[in-house]
Amino acid sequence: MSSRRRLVAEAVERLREAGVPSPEHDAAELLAHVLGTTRGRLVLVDDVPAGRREEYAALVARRAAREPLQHLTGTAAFRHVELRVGPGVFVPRPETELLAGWAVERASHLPPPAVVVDLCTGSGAIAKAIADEVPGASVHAVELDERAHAWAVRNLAGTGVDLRQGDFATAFEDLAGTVDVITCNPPYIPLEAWESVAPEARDHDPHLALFSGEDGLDAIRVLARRAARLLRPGGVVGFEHADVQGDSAPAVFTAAGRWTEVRDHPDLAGRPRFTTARLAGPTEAAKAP
Ligand SMILES: C[S@@+](CC[C@H](N)C(=O)[O-])C[C@H]1O[C@@H](n2cnc3c(N)ncnc32)[C@H](O)[C@@H]1O
Repeated sequence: MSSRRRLVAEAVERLREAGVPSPEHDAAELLAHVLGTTRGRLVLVDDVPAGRREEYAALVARRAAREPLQHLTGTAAFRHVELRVGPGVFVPRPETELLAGWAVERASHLPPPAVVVDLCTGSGAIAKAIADEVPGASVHAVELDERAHAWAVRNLAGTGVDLRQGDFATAFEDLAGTVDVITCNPPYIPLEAWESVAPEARDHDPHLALFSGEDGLDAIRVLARRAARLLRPGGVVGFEHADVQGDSAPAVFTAAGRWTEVRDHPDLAGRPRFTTARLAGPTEAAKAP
């Protein structure tokens, strides 16, 4: 057996014992990172140089201690873009690509420049993907946390995105009533669900990125108010929520009485994942319950 195959097999075993959810993928990804290649090209490697084996063993040990894979490689892929990530910023998740895709689709069908705002931008993942896929859009993003904002500065440099630091509850007053599309992946985990959160998130994602009050809906309630202020009549908002909030998250918008077309969307596993809604025009708002 080549040293590469043996090393990966040992790493898979170690990661599996540590409860890492995707041991084969992570063992291969870490070795590819150490060797400066891609997972797909690892088959071309027979022997791993001795100096690299130690480096690999150290990374596997950190992953077994449940450090996020993306903190170890320093990057996270998101749709067609790559983000630099590490301590202090939320690691973008694959399920959020669906929300970004919805916004891309909406913004692409508007006369340029579509005005898009990403609230709670974290690493800047959604904003960067939209700027990448809708080149004519005017994209704005805001993040409260200083460390996360610093990562977004790095990731959004050269993209043309208007990045600001601040609270989304009051951000972008200068755009009030003019925004076409709002995206938001807010903190939404109920405080009581603390123990069920995976160690990678609980111990390494900033808590400001995760938790939002007893029922996890505090930020979504703020979003319903802020989005109504920022959108033009007929503008749309899309936001992610927990899979257990498939009824309660849309209900926040339905209850506000200013929204039409309030719909929930599943992720690829069929779990409720994000809600979209349209700001009613004056006539529709008068009719809404
Ligand atoms: C779940 S993370 C999502 C990050 C990014 N949008 C993504 O999808 O990867 C939520 C983000 O919201 C930020 N945040 C929390 N409260 C905020 C507030 N009041 N104003 C602006 N950003 C806030 C957190 O710091 C965190 O970066």
